Amino acid sequence: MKISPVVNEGFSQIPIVDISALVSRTDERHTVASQIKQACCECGFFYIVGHGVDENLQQRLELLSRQFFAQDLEAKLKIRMALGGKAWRGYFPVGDELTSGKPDQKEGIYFGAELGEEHPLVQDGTPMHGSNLFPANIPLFRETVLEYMEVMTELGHTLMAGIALSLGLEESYFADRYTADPLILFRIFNYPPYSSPSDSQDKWGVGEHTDYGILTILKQDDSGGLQVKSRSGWVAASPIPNSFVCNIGDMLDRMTGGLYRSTPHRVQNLSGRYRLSFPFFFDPNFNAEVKRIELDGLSINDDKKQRWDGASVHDFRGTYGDYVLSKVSKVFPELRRTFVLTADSYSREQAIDNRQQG
Ligand SMILES: O=C(O)CCC(=O)C(=O)O
Ligand SMILES: [Fe+2]
Repeated sequence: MKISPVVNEGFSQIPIVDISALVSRTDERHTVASQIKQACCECGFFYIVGHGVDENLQQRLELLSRQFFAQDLEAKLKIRMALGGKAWRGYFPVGDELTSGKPDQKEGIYFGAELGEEHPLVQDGTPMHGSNLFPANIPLFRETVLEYMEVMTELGHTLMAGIALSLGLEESYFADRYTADPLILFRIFNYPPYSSPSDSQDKWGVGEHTDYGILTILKQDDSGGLQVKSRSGWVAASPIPNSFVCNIGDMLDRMTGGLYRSTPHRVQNLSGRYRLSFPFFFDPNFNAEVKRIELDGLSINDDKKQRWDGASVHDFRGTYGDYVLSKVSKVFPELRRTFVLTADSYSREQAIDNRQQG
């Protein structure tokens, strides 16, 4: 299929795609794929409805999360990230996570695919792989998070089939190369309200950034606050009941030579209440080398100069693991010692950084 690059004049709203035909695998999924293509080219973000994820499961997850964050700090620190080690799991308090060097106004818990000691990647000591930390005092928290991750992983595979179709590729294109055994990361964030409107000046729940992997599927509560960068300004990704917000990460931007853009976004919670969000990251296998897809008529459309980090997603060499570790060490500087500053990954991190700055 011939793909012509789209000149991005800026978007003023985020499209909504009903993916029910993709979920049920009927012929109409080709129409869904073309809607996905348009959304990915013009915006890099889209809402999905008709996804079939059980609303009761989502409500349970939200309720248990509120229960967790309502506890005092001491109780939450029982599952602090320092106890998760290399697997990069557990709770972090407000101010511990940085975006572009500045502390974010949020607390949260990091999860990932639940892998036992016997898993080969855990045995190899691969960072970001291992078992989760769950609060022992909140019944059904563990079961609910694990069930949610399983359902969302399935949804990730479904969406990747749609994204492959949207690029004129066979439906299994990504699964065959990158996501048969995806790197799954899942986070629950709690954004506190500001103490006064003036307190919000230049303070972000999450500062401007792009996501690192292939696809993010975000559940948000009804507070609002997520903003997406368009050429014409920041566009609110306001909550739509029973939808998820999907966005393209750096690796799909890289694979498509910039046709599908990993769009910068940020969060500021001005609702006056606590805001919960649940980003689910469906990413390439840690050891996969992410390559350009040969799409007819496509030249690299690099946005290095306008990007939040001034880096090009097209330049680096290495595996997805190399890429993600180089980013993570900036988000959680104190974790560098735990898993990034091992001799060989550190030198790879430097190599990536040097290339991105060069
Ligand atoms: O909380 C949100 O709405 C977005 C979070 C986000 O952008 C991220 O975790 O990458
Ligand atoms: Fe993000």
